[in-house]
Amino acid sequence: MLIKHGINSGFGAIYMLASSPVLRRQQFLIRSLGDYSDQNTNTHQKGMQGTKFTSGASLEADAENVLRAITPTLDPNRHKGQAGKIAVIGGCREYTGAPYFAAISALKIGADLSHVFCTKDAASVIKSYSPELIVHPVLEESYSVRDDEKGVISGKVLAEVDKWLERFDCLVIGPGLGRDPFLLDCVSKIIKLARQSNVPIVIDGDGLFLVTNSLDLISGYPLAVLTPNVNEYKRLVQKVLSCEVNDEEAHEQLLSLAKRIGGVTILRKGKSDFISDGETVKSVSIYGSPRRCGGQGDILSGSVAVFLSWARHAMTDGDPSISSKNPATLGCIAGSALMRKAASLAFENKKRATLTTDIIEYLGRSLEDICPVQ
Ligand SMILES: NC(=O)C1=CN([C@@H]2O[C@H](COP(=O)(O)OP(=O)(O)OC[C@H]3O[C@@H](n4cnc5c(N)ncnc54)[C@H](O)[C@@H]3O)[C@@H](O)[C@H]2O)[C@@H](O)CC1
Ligand SMILES: Nc1ncnc2c1ncn2[C@@H]1O[C@H](COP(=O)(O)OP(=O)(O)OP(=O)(O)O)[C@@H](O)[C@H]1O
Ligand SMILES: [Mg+2]
Repeated sequence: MLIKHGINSGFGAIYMLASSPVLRRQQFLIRSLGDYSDQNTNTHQKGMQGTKFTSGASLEADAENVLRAITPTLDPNRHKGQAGKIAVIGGCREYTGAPYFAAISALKIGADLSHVFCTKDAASVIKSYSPELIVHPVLEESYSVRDDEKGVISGKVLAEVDKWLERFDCLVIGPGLGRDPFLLDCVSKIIKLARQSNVPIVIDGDGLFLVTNSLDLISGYPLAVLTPNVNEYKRLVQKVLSCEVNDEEAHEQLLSLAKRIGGVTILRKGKSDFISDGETVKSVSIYGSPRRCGGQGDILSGSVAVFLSWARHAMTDGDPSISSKNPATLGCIAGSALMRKAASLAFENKKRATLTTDIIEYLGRSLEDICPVQ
């Protein structure tokens, strides 16, 4: 009706319409369609052939099919490490829960090895939560380092991480990292090393504080994923786009943000999660829980790291259903859906008492429901 009226009303009206938010939004939706819509061959799981990754006219990703396409089968010929080796860079005096949640979630989903690089204070605490994690007490905060030692210590930290770096399929940088300037300076150097080695990175929590103030660290790196919550997203928008968050044009703004940073993938967390690599925008709204206990974002960052790695492997293995897709986007869609499903199952069971550790216990069942072991 609006469009018809505009067209019949002469050039002036058409011009006004072309600049109207309604038309801009329509044009944007049309541009966004097409992503995954060419997907009609998912050969990974029996019975899934002919399905599409999106529901056609919406931005909602067909997350369950993405999960099925990228999750590897459990093959007796595989050796330890082939299902994923993840490292979390995070954990300091204040925060030991966040790196633990991220690292243990990676294992619960199916990664083979999960490391944590944290400060000395945090290391024994994190080890005591779980014997499954490999914990490296290598990071240092300013309070434990004299000014004249900083150069040497920073070199040692880098050498320790560098020894391991190429073995990892993905790094998660930031859960419980804290904001100590010396520590963040060392982590900046770790990010540069990861980029040189083409290791994917998921940046969350205090890692986002770091990169928001030093965008060059990630700018133009397509293997970087940012997972901001409401506050982290606000800071990112203010810094990069020099404006406030605009929920009226949320998708367009996310798209411009990802584009402006240079092709990184952004997963904006919230009531629905929105994912953009600067080319397309997808949403994940399925499942979810009304509990907002701290730590759910940490589960998500560890999960995205695993799924991103699996998506890259599936592509290397030549899976035609995803060969032209961005593995970072697929990893975000899968991680978001799994986290939300586990949260909803935990909430069904524990209601107001639901905690992050309860949600972690449902990660395995959630994946099994969608993608059963054959
Ligand atoms: N158990 C733990 O060790 C945990 C540690 N965490 C770590 O804590 C550090 C800081 O992360 P934060 O998430 O607190 O940083 P933020 O900058 O997001 O939060 C700062 C403040 O904003 C408030 N806030 C958070 N979400 C909000 C929302 N949706 N609407 C309005 N206000 C909101 C918080 O209550 C907090 O006071 C990070 O290193 C993070 O990884 C968190 O991951 C939570 C769990
Ligand atoms: N209102 C909501 N309804 C449903 N799910 C939500 C809602 N808000 C966030 N989530 C989900 O919770 C997960 C974590 O998002 P959240 O915004 O809590 O991250 P965070 O603040 O970084 O968490 P953390 O406490 O670990 O730092 C995301 O996967 C998101 O989908
Ligand atoms: Mg967080």
